[in-house]
Amino acid sequence: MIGDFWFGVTWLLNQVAKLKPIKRVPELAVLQQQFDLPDGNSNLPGLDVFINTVDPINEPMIYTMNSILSILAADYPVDKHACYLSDDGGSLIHYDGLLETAKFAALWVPFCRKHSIEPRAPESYFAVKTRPYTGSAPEDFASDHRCMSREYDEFKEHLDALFTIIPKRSDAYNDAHAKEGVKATWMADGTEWPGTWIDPSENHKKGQHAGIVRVMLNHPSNQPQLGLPASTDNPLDLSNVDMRLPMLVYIAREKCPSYDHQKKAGAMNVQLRVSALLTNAPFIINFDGDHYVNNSKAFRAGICFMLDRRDGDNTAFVQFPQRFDDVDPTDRYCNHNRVFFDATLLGLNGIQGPSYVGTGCMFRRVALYGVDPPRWRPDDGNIADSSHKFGNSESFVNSIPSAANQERSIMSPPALEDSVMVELTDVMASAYEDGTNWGKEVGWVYNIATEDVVTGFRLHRTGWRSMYCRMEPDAFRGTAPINLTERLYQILRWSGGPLRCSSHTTVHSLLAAGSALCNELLTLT
Ligand SMILES: O=c1ccn([C@@H]2O[C@H](COP(=O)(O)OP(=O)(O)O[C@H]3O[C@H](CO)[C@@H](O)[C@H](O)[C@H]3O)[C@@H](O)[C@H]2O)c(=O)[nH]1
Ligand SMILES: [Mn+2]
Repeated sequence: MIGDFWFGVTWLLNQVAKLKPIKRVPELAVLQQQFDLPDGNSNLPGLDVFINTVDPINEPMIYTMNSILSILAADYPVDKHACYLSDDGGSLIHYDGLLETAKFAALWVPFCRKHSIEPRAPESYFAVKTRPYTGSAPEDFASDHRCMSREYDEFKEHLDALFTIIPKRSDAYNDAHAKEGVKATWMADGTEWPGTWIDPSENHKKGQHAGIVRVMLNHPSNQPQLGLPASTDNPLDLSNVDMRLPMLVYIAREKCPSYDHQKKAGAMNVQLRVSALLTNAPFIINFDGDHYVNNSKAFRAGICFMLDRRDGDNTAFVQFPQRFDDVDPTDRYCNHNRVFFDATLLGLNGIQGPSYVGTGCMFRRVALYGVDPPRWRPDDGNIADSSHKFGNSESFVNSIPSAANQERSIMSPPALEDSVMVELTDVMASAYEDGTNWGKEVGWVYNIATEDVVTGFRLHRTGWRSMYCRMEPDAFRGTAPINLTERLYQILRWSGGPLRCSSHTTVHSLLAAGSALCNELLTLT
């Protein structure tokens, strides 16, 4: 009885939410006209891209690295966007994998630019055999394509090889530096890896290791750097192509057994602080490790809504629909969630905006800091006494006013001197959030299975709105659970969350919670 009644109520709420669907289309041509300069530079605001992973086997590393390649190759000013990989496993495989990816990106990204490649995740690009050519050098395309396909195969082999190279390398170093009973994992430069070791030992195991931050690709200069003509060493003619790559950073936050690390929400809050000290872009977009950029213009689309003169200033986040590859044609387990993404979220777009659903969502940085809408003024006095709120990093607190100023171009990151490294380590520490508002009023919300939805509700409750951005071709794509057990477990987790978040809700949010649950139930029936 109670179940039927609740089902009825949520069904009703779900219908109400759909009464006023509003479709918004990003005006990419207008954005380009207003922000891109004739000399090739651009006035677009900075964008920090966060991507998360935990385990290179459960979440195959090749997906994560494809995603990173698609982010590095996105059509956004290269000195205005930076990519932060959070590796919650703290494993050397991911670190070395990222080094390989940075190397491969030096060829892949210029190739994408030269031939206007779509999508810019190589695995998905090479999976499609034929498509119309839209680049500007058709005469070179066939040979460049062949060459990149070979290079990509080699890159994949290099990634696979890491699973054997790292243990072998470590054995060799361990034999040379025998320490009683301890088998360390060694980096290529002959130093011990500070993260987790293959043979777990004190301070080097899952849930207990130091914080690591490494800049893999430095922030590029603001002047284009053209490549070289083809030669024996350079198989591709890149003499008319800008070779610069965006900044790329590896992060493994500190782990201590006495702390609850709050999974993805905790990882993203660390990314939020580390990026504040490095690039401090006013906008942020986040991805799960298995989601990639499918449309290279997607970042511009999100920014277009954020800068919109009518409602942009009040917009805390722009949510893109989740789309999936590899789902069987009949979509047996309802992985596409069509009703939710193409009806409910579109409907909410006509009220206060869609819910935040965890990945493929662009945020205004200051909204995550708990600042109220509409536009917050940098001279606001309440930042002064904020160590209880934001923690005791002075550099972090000082970064807040400039993050509010979206017109400011991205700052050049500080030179990575020892003092900066100390501060970065400090904001990655498990103890940093003790007694602060992180996970409550600041950053992504903690202590709930569906941290994403609740974080969105918290922003809505304080008056911010959100926007829904659907575009063709799909902005982002990911992988979906393809067996029933995994899918049912995911549904259980997702529908449990909305029931437990009443303290974060407004009427609108209740509608969203109800409709989310109802949608999950409808999925099952
Ligand atoms: O300790 C952790 C655990 C997870 N993750 C990352 O979080 C993401 C999502 O986790 P996953 O287990 O793949 O959950 P899914 O059910 O696939 O994800 C959906 O549901 C989650 C909420 O339940 C949201 O957070 C996700 O964004 C949404 O895509 C992945 O990138 C993980 O690498 C971490 O960074 N640290
Ligand atoms: Mn996932």
